[in-house]
Amino acid sequence: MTQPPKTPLLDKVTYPADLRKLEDRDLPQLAREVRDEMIDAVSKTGGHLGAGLGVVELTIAIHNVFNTPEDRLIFDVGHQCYPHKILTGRRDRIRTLRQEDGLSGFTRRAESEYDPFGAAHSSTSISAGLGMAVASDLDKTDRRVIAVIGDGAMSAGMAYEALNNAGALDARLIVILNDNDMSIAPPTGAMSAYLARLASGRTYMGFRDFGKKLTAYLGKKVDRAITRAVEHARGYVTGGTMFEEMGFYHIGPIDGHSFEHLLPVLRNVRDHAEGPVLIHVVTQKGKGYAPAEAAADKYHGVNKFDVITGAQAKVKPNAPSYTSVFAEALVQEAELDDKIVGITAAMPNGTGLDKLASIFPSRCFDVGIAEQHAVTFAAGLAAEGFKPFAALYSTFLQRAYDQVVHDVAIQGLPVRFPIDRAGFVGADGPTHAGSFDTAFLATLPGFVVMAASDEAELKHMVRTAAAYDAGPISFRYPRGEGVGIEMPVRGEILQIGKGRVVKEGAKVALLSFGTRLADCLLAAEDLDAAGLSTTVADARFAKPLDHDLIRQLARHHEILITVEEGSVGGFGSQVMQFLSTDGLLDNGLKIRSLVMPDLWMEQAKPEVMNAHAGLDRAGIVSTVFRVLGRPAAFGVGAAG
Ligand SMILES: Cc1ncc(C[n+]2csc(CCOP(=O)(O)OP(=O)(O)O)c2C)c(N)n1
Ligand SMILES: CC(=O)[C@@H](O)[C@H](O)COP(=O)(O)O
Ligand SMILES: [Mg+2]
Repeated sequence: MTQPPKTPLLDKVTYPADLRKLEDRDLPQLAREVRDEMIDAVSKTGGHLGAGLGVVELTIAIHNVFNTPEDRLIFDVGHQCYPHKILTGRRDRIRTLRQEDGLSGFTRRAESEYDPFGAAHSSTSISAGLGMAVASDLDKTDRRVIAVIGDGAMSAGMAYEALNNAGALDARLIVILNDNDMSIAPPTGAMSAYLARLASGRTYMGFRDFGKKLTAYLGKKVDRAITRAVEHARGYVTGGTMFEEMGFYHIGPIDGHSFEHLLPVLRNVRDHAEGPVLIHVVTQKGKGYAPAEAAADKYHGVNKFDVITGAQAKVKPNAPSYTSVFAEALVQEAELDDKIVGITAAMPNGTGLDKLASIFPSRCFDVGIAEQHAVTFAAGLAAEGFKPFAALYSTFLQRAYDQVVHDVAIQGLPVRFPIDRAGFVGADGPTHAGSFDTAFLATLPGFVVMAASDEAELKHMVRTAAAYDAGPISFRYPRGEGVGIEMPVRGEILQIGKGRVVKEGAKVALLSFGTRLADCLLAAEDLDAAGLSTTVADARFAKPLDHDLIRQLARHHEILITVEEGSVGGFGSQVMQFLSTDGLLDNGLKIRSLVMPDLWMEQAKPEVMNAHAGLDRAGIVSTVFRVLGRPAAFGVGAAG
């Protein structure tokens, strides 16, 4: 167990105001101490390490130069915000990161006035920053707004929508492009190649020279237009980069780890910039911690680890992860069908598509952080007879909803949607929970919407999706490992719209959609023991619903309970609607729908969140007892 680092300088810095009292020459030492503190903390909590290590100097310089929180500082994604949190009054809680009732792993308005905008989904910072910059102009304040966005986040269309608007508005917005030539994986796309050319095409400009140009360059709007024309003509500062053509003053590239570079540029921009400025800083993801610097993913997301060796705690799985089951099943089907292709939006490892890419590199596409494009790109492939599997986390699929509706569902194109991270996800908290996909997909015409109840079912659903060409089809599965069930050699093709009864009973019916099936079976043991013979069924499909199964359950049981890892409007709502339109509620059937409620409790483990939501064995039992008026005493493990 390593001792906490010695941080004499950082011990004197609680807020940025304390930081601003330091001499410039003290800042490199402060950076060392912030790094040490962050490495020690994350070694105990796990979390996002590499990105934060890459912006220690940048974060210190921004808080040194700008008057935060009055000046607004927005981090894109927010996973790199740990140094920011350490320097803005939250060092004392930094070891509660990403834990129940602890600090969020991302920026969060509710957490601090130094977090003017929440994040976690990428590429929102320029839009939010522009909103705040325009507000500052309208309020006639001299408040500055700084948006820090990574090169990966710059691959999302939303970033360009914002740049486009900012340039046209001539807004007083400072965008700092943190270019570390990394996304989660190495970046893809022409943009990253362009940035690489910008960063490597020239050496960092000498500062005196740069400072003179900069001051001249950032004059009033009218002067700026003349100055720009002159500068362009002389191919000066960074003649005609894409950002300049969009109305930004593109400064850089500068060394994002050097205070000699950062401080004069930021001070000049603070004092002279009137219009939108983009400062291109080059940094190293994982900087300052050898194991992170050496790692392929630069320790983007880590478990707890040994600070000395960098060795991460190994979590011994009892069963394969859903992601690995999906990936292997897809490879198996792709080997048999060369029309199968995979698409990921910058999450090759998270979705498991890196396995497909390693075997079929020409049939797997990482489109960058561009979910909207990913979906319509898949639609184009489907229109030409391919079988695209657009593998997206549930939460990130939200970003592409119009593409799902307009380009896929309305045209009835057979795009396959493997939806990972369905349900509670734990440490990433509410911004990453997979709550809404069933609700927003099952409402769409022609969609087939499935949920795997275990890893064997997932394998069947991959095969079923591969075989299904009549329209769009989705199948959802949670983060983490399966239940350890015996696996088929190859998935079977499921009959579309048919569920299955897993356990016969007569009084209580539990109808599960997804992996809550295991808890339903455990609850059934308790209910049987209390004399309430219980049927357990696995719906498999939220659309089309298995009407015969639902009628069978409705007619032969006192109470029907639907259980799912989704929100109101999802599976349970579909069943309720069918029951009422089919007149099945007229015979006094009691019905309840257990779903993920709007409890936005931070970052607890999924099993804790499911228990809080009543989606576990005890919650299911206590619901039955409460509805049937049975005292909880009958129930084994029934919650109050
Ligand atoms: C809309 C969306 N898609 C995917 C992700 C997952 N994600 C988190 S960080 C990241 C890479 C960000 O790269 P970059 O902006 O360069 O930041 P860096 O980690 O390099 O500092 C991705 C893909 C996300 N947060 N939001
Ligand atoms: C910051 C971000 O959005 C990703 O790194 C995300 O945290 C990955 O989630 P998993 O850990 O579930 O792959
Ligand atoms: Mg990056």
